[in-house]
Amino acid sequence: MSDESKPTNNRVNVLLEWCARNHVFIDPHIRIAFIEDGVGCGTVGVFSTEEFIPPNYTLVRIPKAAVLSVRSCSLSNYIPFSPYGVGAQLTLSLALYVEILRGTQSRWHGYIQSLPTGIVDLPMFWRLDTTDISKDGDGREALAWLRGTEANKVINATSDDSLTTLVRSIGLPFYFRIRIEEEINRFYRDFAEPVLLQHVDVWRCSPGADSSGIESMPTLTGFYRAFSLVSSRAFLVDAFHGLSMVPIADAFNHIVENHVHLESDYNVCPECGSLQECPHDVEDGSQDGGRLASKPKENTLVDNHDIFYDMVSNIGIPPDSEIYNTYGEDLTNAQLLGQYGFILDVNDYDRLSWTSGEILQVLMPGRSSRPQVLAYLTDVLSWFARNQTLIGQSRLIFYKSSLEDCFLINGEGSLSHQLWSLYFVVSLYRRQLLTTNNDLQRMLQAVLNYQMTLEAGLDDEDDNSISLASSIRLSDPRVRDVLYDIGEMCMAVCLQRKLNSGKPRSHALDLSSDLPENAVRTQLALSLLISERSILDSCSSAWADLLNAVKSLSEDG
Ligand SMILES: C[S@@+](CC[C@H](N)C(=O)[O-])C[C@H]1O[C@@H](n2cnc3c(N)ncnc32)[C@H](O)[C@@H]1O
Repeated sequence: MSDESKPTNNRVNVLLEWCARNHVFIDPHIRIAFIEDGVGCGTVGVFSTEEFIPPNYTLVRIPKAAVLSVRSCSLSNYIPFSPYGVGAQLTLSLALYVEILRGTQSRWHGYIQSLPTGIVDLPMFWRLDTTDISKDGDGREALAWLRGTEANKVINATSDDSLTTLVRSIGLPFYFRIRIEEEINRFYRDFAEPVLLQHVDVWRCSPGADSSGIESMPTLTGFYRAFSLVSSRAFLVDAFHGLSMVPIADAFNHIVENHVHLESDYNVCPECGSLQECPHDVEDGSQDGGRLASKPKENTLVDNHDIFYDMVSNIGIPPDSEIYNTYGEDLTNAQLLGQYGFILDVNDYDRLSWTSGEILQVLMPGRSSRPQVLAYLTDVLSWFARNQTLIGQSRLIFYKSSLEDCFLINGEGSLSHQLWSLYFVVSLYRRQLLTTNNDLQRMLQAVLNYQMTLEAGLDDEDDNSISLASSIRLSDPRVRDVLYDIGEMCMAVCLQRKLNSGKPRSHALDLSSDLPENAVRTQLALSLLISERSILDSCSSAWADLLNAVKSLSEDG
């Protein structure tokens, strides 16, 4: 079989032909290629050719008219616009699905033919018998290993508020806290399928038309495929098209340190997509979020952002290498698995998270004291915001600037300052040291200073600093007690997390020793679990070292 006739290469060829017909410009410095994976599936990626590509270089230029969105699809008059979140994913899935059903009649036929042919293997579909039977129960096994992990939280996340507006606009009741696959089923059954059946004329092929690639009737499984493609490939491009399928931009694979990004001006008219003044502009500017002020006046020279979306290099790209985009700035492996179905071998953004409720459940099972603890926590966090430099050198704590609760351990096993602070407040509460705000701040500063001195000592190989620490005259022995509490609480929470993740009673097993062959989902789940456990272990052992130092100092003195 010649290379050209392989079905895999056809996937790329058909896409390139479609691009040429639809005026998608692909710079000759790059090539789209099929990457064999050795097990027959393979994947598409983008590569540089033999020349170096400088930064700020436009590699792909996609006409806005070529993107597939709720606004541009064949059912645009019947699908409501939903700006973001799951609402946008569901509506775009319907837009894509009608084009899939239209087969050769669709403007996007060549593009659609180049997409993966089955449901992209996302964990949200692992619970479905239809996908799991063909994989010998691999999905059920994988989900059992994911119990208690970050990925489990992502997979079981419930409805976001983007759905409130959407379901109201299409006349469905709003249910709180239903899982994504239930939301997909409900949207399909109550909205997507009825709309498709009311507009059969839009997608049924005309007699005598080439029927290749045309589905006869809409099905829930077909809609799952559309949803999985949207989840793993769509881009939020601007206020008019919203979440969209963007040909070629979606051929780039993901990496943390990306080479390219998509450039688009989000601030266009939400009614007609114009970047220039248009009849929908509101003169007083109060209802358009200031868009009018940023729009070019009529007849001024408008840059290409009115017509194209561009993929542009942000760094120099060496010849003959794969060119990567990034799907999000700090995506963890759990998030990548949930939305895109893959994980990175090493991901510096991995982190473990808790809610304050989960932490307090372990440390203070009685609920009555929690409001008081949380009120003191607020005071501690506002002190931290003013004194963050105090933990600049710490290996055990990092400062996480955020307005939201961030009770985290990062990939290096360090605690977010919020998590450390929660342990600190619980210790003070247990020891009945929570009195005035001044006492709280004095104690906070003293405990942190003591911890930083000990950490510096532990970092110093010749141990001089440990003796330096011993020379610190702790005028208040409670400082040492509180630091000891913090370490013990941290280790208890880590242990509890280990016990409650993965299959029951598996916490002491060496999971890396026999990763199952051919069970791809289980392999992914075990890899995630192993890396979570190693984060917990490195956090616990760093605190154990610190507590040993505290103990030996207190024995000495
Ligand atoms: C936007 S598409 C990228 C193009 C895709 N490779 C294709 O064959 O069409 C996203 C999908 O590519 C794959 N992918 C992207 N980056 C990856 C990576 N770093 N490692 C493994 N798979 C990746 C995943 O299957 C993901 O769902």
